[in-house]
Amino acid sequence: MTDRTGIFAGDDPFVIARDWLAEASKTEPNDANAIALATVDAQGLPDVRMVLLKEIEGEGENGAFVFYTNFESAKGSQIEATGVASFVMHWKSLRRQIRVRGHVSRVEPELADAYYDSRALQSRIGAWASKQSRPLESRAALMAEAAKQGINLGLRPSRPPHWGGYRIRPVQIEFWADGAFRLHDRFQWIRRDFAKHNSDLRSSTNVSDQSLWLVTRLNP
Ligand SMILES: Cc1cc2nc3c(=O)[nH]c(=O)nc-3n(C[C@H](O)[C@H](O)[C@H](O)COP(=O)(O)O)c2cc1C
Repeated sequence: MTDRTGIFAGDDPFVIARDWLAEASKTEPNDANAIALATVDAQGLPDVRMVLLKEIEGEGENGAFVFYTNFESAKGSQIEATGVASFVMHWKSLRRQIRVRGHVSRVEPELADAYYDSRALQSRIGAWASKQSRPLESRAALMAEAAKQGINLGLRPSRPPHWGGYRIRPVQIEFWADGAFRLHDRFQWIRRDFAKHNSDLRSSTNVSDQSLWLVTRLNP
C-alpha cells in the first residue's frame, strides 16, 4: 500500500507520465519533451545527451517511450550493443522529474516512416546529410552535403536506413515532485518480474500479488 494521491494517483505509470508531460507542455518555455538519455559504451562508461521524447505509448505491458535518432551515432552504437538505456526528464516550471530505466528496441519501420514523413523537408534532408557523431571538416561541408542531398532526393525523400526510432520499455519508472524543506515526494514503480530477478528488490516483492508493478514510496 502507498499513500499516492493528487499528481501521483493512478494505476498506470504511462498515464501519469502523459499527464505530467501535458501539464509541462503548458508551463515550460520550450521542449517540455526533452529527456537526458543515458547509455553505456563498451567499457561500461556512461554517456548522456538530450533527445526529444516523441511518444509515450500505450499502458501496462504495452507501455513505452519513443525517441528518434541516427542508428550509427554514438548513442545508436551503444544501444545496438547493449540493448539498454535510461533517461531523466526534469521540468523547472513544475519542479518535477521522471526517471526511466529499461530495454531498448527499434520501432517498426512503418512507424518510423510515418514519423519521418511528418517532419519538415529540411529535417528529412538533414537526416540524410548528417553522419551524426562522426567528425565533420567544417560547417560549410555539412551545408554542401545538405544541398547535394536536397537536389538528389527531391521533395519526397524516403527515410534513411540509418535513421529511425527507439522504443524504451521500462523496468523502472520514478516520479519525483518537489516538497517543502527538501522533503520531496518520490514514488518508484518497478516491474514485478524485474524485481524478482534483482536481489536488492526481491525481499519487497509479494508473490501473491499479480499486479504488473511494485510501487514504493522512497525517502527523498
Ligand atoms: C533539446 C535537445 C533535443 C535534442 N533532440 C535530439 C533528438 O531527438 N535526436 C537526436 O538524435 N539528437 C537530439 N539532440 C542532439 C543530441 O543531444 C546529441 O548531440 C546527438 O544526438 C549526438 O549524440 P551522440 O553522439 O551521443 O549519439 C538534441 C539536443 C538537444 C539540446
